[in-house]
Amino acid sequence: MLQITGVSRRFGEVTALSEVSLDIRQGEFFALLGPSGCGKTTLLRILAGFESPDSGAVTLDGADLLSLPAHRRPINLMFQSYALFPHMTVAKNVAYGLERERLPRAEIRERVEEVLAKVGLAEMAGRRPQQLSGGQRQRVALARAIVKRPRLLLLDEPLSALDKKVRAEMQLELKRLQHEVGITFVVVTHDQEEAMSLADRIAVFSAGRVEQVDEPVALYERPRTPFVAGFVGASNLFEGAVHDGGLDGGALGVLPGTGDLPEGTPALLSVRPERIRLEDFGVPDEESPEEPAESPEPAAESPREEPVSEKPESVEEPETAESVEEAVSEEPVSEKPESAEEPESTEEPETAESVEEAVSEEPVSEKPESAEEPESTEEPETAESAEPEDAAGPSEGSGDAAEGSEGGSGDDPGEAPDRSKDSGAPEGGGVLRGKVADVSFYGGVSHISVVVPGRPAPVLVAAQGATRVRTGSAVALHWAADDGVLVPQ
Ligand SMILES: Nc1ncnc2c1ncn2[C@@H]1O[C@H](COP(=O)(O)OP(=O)(O)OP(=O)(O)O)[C@@H](O)[C@H]1O
Repeated sequence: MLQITGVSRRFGEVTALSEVSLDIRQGEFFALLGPSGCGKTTLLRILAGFESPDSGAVTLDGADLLSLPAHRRPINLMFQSYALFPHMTVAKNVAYGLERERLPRAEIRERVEEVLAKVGLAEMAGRRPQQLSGGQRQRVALARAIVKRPRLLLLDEPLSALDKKVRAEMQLELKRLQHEVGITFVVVTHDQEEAMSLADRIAVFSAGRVEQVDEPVALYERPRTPFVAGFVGASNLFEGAVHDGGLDGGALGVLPGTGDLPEGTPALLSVRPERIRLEDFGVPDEESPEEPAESPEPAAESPREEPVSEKPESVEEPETAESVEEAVSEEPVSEKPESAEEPESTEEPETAESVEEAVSEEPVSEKPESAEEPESTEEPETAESAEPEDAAGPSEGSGDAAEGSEGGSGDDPGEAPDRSKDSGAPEGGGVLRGKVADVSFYGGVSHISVVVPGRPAPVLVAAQGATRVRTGSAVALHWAADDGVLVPQ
């Protein structure tokens, strides 16, 4: 549907885009994901017609797009700042684009009603933006973007102004709406969780280049470049060379992994934290003479961390229904206009009742209002150290996936292993052994950092639920060959 072929763009010395080629399908929710400065906004601006590439081609439904001026492209762009007109009602904000096209009044009313119902704002038609929550304003912006029925909707960091709970709710909403209206969405984001939860496919950008295009799960489970392995989701990356189907990690020995790479190829081994099972040998020198090794429990193998199970806040407030017709009669307010949606009309806002008259309202954009709360930064809690040692038995029924060792690992769960006082590491099985440096618990997941001799960065282990592993514990780390992905360097 949208074909981008060999698009490049330089700004002086900076290469914003380098030979970018993408094929975006009809009805797809497609994400451009990458760190700040990797070129994703430049590509969006090229698609919207605000920027031209130095070279390359873009076609939409087979027709050249680059030769069309921005306003003639069947494309709409939704910014994160919403750019709503504060003195206009919700209905008028949504109607604005249609009024500029001078569509018949009845059709405008019908389409505005229809789209407000779709985004769940029928009851809010008569409100002004400042009387809405951040999530509701976001929906108005979305309604305004889709009411013109574009072939393609471009969304630039659409949810970044929302607080965490509303964002989670809006992610679902955006997905539902995209499915319902059937418009192809291209979203730009630097937030990999957002891209993973929204998109059908994701193009990961780095320094102006496309590193990999894939579905979220494939991107996560089979990264094809070191950048993708490091950028998408948390990962433990080990350097070395392919050996015997795994990775020769030098001092760390041969680490299990899979990949279709020839023996000796320089490679990274990527092992996701939740793929590692942790066998706990307890804190050495502790006053608990009889502390057996944790009995094995199969690790809960979830390819991704569970989302925080907080209930989305309800942002709706009950109010008396107002019709779209009523809603367009508005008192002007004397807010200072700002730039946003290229206002053409400079007439004074009026108090007219009709939709036609609403066209002459002076559009005033607003800064994103600060009703949204800043994103809450969750403090990781220290999960287990405060828990009494004897609170639960170490084995069955604990639900602690991290502490289970795989049945096939060869460790005898009933046998307390020796403890090395020097390293704190147990003897015996495990791919690697080390000592727990930190345990934190957030998002329903225990995050455990393990210092492994011979490796500068700690190995990260994630386990569903609260763990009983404590800082200072000697542990063995287990993973199977299928849990490690070899990535060529
Ligand atoms: N008009 C411009 N003039 C000069 N340099 C520019 C211009 N626009 C973009 N750049 C540079 O091009 C590179 C890519 O910018 P772009 O805005 O596309 O990145 P991005 O991935 O969208 O980043 P962000 O997430 O921070 O918006 C950056 O190094 C940026 O500084």
